[in-house]
Amino acid sequence: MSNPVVDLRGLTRSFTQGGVTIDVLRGIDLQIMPGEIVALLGPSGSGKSTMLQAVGLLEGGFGGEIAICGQRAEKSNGDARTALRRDHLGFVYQFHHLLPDFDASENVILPQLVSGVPRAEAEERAKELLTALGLGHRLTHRPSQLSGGEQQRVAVARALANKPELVLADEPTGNLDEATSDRVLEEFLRLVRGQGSAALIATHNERLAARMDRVVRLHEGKLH
Ligand SMILES: Nc1ncnc2c1ncn2[C@@H]1O[C@H](COP(=O)(O)OP(=O)(O)OP(=O)(O)O)[C@@H](O)[C@H]1O
Repeated sequence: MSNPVVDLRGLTRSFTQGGVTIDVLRGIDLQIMPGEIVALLGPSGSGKSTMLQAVGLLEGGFGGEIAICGQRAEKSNGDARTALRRDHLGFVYQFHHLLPDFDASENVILPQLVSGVPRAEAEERAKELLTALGLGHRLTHRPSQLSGGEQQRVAVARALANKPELVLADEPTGNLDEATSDRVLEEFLRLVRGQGSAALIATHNERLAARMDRVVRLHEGKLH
């Protein structure tokens, strides 16, 4: 049987601010299998972003164990974490974080070049993804020349460009109006499923969460 793409055991995280310590994550266990799409629900401030930062190996300070595709990450050094991120993970944030000086296509090509994909292949993949997301006519537009929904579609294409085993998304459509949000999320889920990636998607939206394979809820530092 294959390894889970994410295996969290007893994950904890506390923050101390002005002498007061809050235990945001109090022992999280979660396994996500290849191809599984999991919604992470929880009220504002419950720790969804904190948990995604742990899984995304973006920050330290966590207790417990984090394994990504069978490799223990919490004790590895910065280079090993960077390699794990590059080889296995894709990210979509609430705000797109696209590179402003590069056009849509280049924003999707660059992470592939970093991963060693030949340029011609990377260009082809960028065009294919952006076209699938309805942006075939916006390939050479820069982020500032795109609407919010279009920018977020480029961010989706960028996250999927390297066909990561796991896509992490923090309120991926949180800053879009409802109709656009639904449409972008639907396209996102279709592409994730189509390429067989697993995903962990933080959202407030119960209706959208219901369309994923499994829903987990974060409440008072524990998953339910
Ligand atoms: N760097 C930090 N220093 C101190 N406290 C922090 C830090 N990061 C997060 N917190 C606290 O941890 C708690 C969880 O924050 P987090 O952003 O993970 O919640 P969330 O569930 O993603 O919320 P939202 O849905 O509003 O984005 C909050 O109470 C927040 O104030």
